[in-house]
Amino acid sequence: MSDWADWIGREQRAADRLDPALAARWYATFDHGAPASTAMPQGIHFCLCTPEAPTARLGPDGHPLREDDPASFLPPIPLPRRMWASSDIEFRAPMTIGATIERTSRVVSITPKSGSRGEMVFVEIDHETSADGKLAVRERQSAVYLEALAPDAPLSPPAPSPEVFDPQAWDLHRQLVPDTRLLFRYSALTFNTHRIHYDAPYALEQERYRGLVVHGPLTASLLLQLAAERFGENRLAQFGFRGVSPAIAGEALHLVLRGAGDDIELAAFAGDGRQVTKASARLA
Ligand SMILES: CC(C)(COP(=O)(O)OP(=O)(O)OC[C@H]1O[C@@H](n2cnc3c(N)ncnc32)[C@H](O)[C@@H]1OP(=O)(O)O)[C@@H](O)C(=O)NCCC(=O)NCCSC(=O)C[C@](C)(O)C(=O)O
Repeated sequence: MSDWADWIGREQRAADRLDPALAARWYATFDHGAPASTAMPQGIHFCLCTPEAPTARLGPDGHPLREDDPASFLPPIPLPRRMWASSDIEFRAPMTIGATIERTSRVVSITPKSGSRGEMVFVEIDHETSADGKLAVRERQSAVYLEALAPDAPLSPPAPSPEVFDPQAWDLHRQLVPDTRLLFRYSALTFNTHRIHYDAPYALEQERYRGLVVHGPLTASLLLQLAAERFGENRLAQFGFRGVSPAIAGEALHLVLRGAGDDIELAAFAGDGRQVTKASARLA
């Protein structure tokens, strides 16, 4: 596979506004009570500066086409199955409703690896998002591209391992079932056409998931809300998460947190005991 050196350092700029209508849709999506201030909860940045590719320029998975030309921000990695692998986020300032948003994104590394699922390519992207001219969020995101699977490949995630999740080991535990309505709304908030989140036949037949896949930033947003429940809104200075196994729509999702100060651990577990997300945070 190519070393993709031409793509390192490529930049993309985007602009947006933290519109009151977007804020209202975000609160409705998460069944969040009436906001106490105009500062939006942490995680709103995932819903800003969303992809603008015309429908005719979407690839078979619903993401913008990745092409081998100088205008293409992301490299045309020939592995077709994309996932959000991880993010490390620094919160510098809250984002308030009405703010003018600007984002600069830059490709920092492209690394082929092999894992338990065969060949993979990780693409790291740095995003800097400012609100009214002030740096608000810095994020290093890692997307991973995975090999195509045979039509009869086993469905993933596989049959559950023995129960490993113990709610007693955590300071705070909430449970929900992210269903197709929540996934649809989150796809709409993020203008994300990725078919693994809403097109069940595609998710099953083409990507061999046993159901629709919960968005990584949706689970991250739910964990950020758990942290806000514990410590108050906009209290985190740092938050990192890593997807370790896909969470599936319609199945229970346990959100947990323990620790305080510089040492906050968060996680999401599936109803079958599998850990789906590892996360950590630090208070400002
Ligand atoms: C990521 C998968 C494929 C790795 O697969 P694996 O478990 O087979 O990997 P591994 O064998 O554990 O590790 C192999 C190498 O990969 C690295 N690695 C392993 N995991 C990560 C990670 N997360 N972040 C960064 N690096 C990772 C790991 O450190 C190791 O590196 P090394 O060889 O140098 O030691 C697997 O763990 C998995 O399926 N995780 C779940 C991902 C997920 O559910 N994401 C959210 C849903 S997809 C989504 O939201 C989509 C969206 C929003 O539409 C959108 O396109 O942006």
